[in-house]
Amino acid sequence: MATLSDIPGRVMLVGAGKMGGAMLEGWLDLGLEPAKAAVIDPGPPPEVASMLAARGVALNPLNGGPPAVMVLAVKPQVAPDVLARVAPLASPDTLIVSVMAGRTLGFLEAAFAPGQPVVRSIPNTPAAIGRGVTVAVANAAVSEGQASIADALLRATGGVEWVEDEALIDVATAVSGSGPAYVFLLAEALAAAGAQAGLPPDMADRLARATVSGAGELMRRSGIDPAQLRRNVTSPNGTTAAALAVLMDEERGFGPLLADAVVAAARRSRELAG
Ligand SMILES: NC(=O)C1=CN([C@@H]2O[C@H](COP(=O)(O)OP(=O)(O)OC[C@H]3O[C@@H](n4cnc5c(N)ncnc54)[C@H](O)[C@@H]3O)[C@@H](O)[C@H]2O)C=CC1
Ligand SMILES: O=C(O)[C@@H]1CCC=N1
Repeated sequence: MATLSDIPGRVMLVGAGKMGGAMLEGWLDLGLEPAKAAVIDPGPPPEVASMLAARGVALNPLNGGPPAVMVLAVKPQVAPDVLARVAPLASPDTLIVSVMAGRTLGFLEAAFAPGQPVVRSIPNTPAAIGRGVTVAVANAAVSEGQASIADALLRATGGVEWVEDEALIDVATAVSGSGPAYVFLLAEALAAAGAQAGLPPDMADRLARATVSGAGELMRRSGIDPAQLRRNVTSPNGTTAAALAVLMDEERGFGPLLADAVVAAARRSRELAG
């Protein structure tokens, strides 16, 4: 298994926003030498720009030769324009790792040299605290060593799952890529419901935040199945059972609602393919 110090050259990050910035911070924390990192971004967020300056990572360097790895973390909508600009910076051996939603291996391959090794992946924002999860697929040109390097880079921000069927990436995008937003919405909606039912709004916010984060941490640390953790809260004919009768309604509950949400997000991922 490769480590970041096995990377035979520079890692060039194209797009150092929320996702790219979090990944870069993970790599540096795990020992990637700042001199082996470079960022291409015409306007990184101020906190990322300060981090680059503090850590000594080159921003928009004019030279340095082709990188060993180029990580693409710009918005999928600007990808055609950005790839036309950065593709000439890669050599045919440069490993391309995309985290862009929707953009397919075929789209990425068409922007680079024939036979270019390309990995398409989908991380999520808990990457910022090293607790992300990424799902990735490699094209046929990716060697075992390069897959291992891509794995090390993606694993710097949390877990990694590799798939062989690229279609699964659209579904994973809808589950884990976008998923944190669903959980944050749950916290928002729970707080709003608490305030509506009479709690002071600031207390409702605190309770909802503590409940969602505490439940997530309990699930992680205990390793217990979420259905069992749910049963552990639910006394027969008690308060939770009364709420779950609403939330587990077969037509209007969380189940069908989330199924619709995942279908909508996966469809959007396929549309973003270009
Ligand atoms: N935010 C999320 O939860 C997730 C995002 N992604 C993917 O990550 C990618 C980036 O998303 P975010 O980080 O959220 O967006 P963002 O807007 O925070 O970051 C995008 C960055 O690209 C830079 N940029 C714009 N034009 C550029 C150019 N010509 N050359 C180089 N850099 C350029 C921007 O200045 C910005 O810093 C997207 O493709 C998205 O689909 C994937 C999984 C989760
Ligand atoms: O909303 C989006 O398109 C990106 C991809 C997954 C999470 N955020």
